[in-house]
Amino acid sequence: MSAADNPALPEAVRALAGGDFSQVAQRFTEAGFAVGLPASGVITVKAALADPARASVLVSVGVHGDETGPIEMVALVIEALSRTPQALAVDLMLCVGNIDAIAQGKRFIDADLNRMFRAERGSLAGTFEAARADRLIAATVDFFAGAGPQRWHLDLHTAIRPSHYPMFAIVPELIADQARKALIDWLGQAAIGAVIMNPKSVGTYSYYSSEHHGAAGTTVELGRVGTLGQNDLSQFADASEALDRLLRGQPGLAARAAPHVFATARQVIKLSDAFTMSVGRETWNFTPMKKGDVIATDGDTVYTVEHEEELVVFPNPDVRVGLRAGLMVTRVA
Ligand SMILES: O=C(O)CCC(=O)N[C@@H](CCC(=O)O)C(=O)O
Ligand SMILES: [Zn+2]
Repeated sequence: MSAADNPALPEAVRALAGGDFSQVAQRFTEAGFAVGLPASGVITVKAALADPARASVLVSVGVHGDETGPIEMVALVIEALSRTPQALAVDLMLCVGNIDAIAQGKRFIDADLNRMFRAERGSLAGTFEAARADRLIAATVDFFAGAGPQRWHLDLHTAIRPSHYPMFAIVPELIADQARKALIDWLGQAAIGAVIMNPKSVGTYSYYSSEHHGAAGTTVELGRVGTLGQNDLSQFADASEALDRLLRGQPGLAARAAPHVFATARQVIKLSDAFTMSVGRETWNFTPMKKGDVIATDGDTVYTVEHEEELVVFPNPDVRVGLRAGLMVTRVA
């Protein structure tokens, strides 16, 4: 049974998981907003009169179909907000990334959507998800066209494996200082324990928004993959509150702690089918490795730890050739 058909789910969750924004659209339209439905699973809600002082906030969920916690969290935030629609203080684009994969409870149908937000797609061109990426890119271009300088993109995910920091985020380095500070402050309010600064695109949605639309974009990992309707929503209390406040234009609550900051030492790219990793698939994110340790081998290429300590994030030898199979980070603060 697909998520959209599961009667046990709250109606708002069922609707969002299926990319159905009809009720939300109706409420904001009746309240006088300019509402658009530029693609299936995408809604934009803007002030009727364009206002460059208003922040533009893109929130995406379900870019990976089995990462369901943020779908539930966002569905409840938007449901509550749409019942008092005048409280929306930003121009909003809400995007349910891979509706078909959500329906099947899978990360993707054919290939990883979150590697297709770049012109050069290589072997990913022509896959099922490539067409979806094109639609999301077109909707994103339209959303940010003419937007004021305050631009955000929160791409909400969950991690496959356990993590020494259960909530963490990846932040493109190219975001301008002031916007990056505001973003990292917000991540702290959302109880995100660690931030990884990323110098280079691997084709992700949030990097794309940052690079091409000047958004303060981030991929946020909120816990672990799970079944829709079975997530422990209490773990998202701070993230949910921080999102709600952002959308209502309210100042954030003080962060319990600033996120720890990590730099990217290296993206480990799978070069061939000969790729093997020396860390197991169940290795926790942020597991430390020491200088000289072998991370992976790929034919003649040997990836070794070069700093005194590097921590491994997202180790996954099962990705397609050409894609990132892991991220090595070093502790900064
Ligand atoms: O847990 C994993 O191995 C993957 C979780 C996930 O989907 N992470 C994102 C991070 C995107 C980024 O680097 O900004 C991804 O791999 O797409
Ligand atoms: Zn993901």
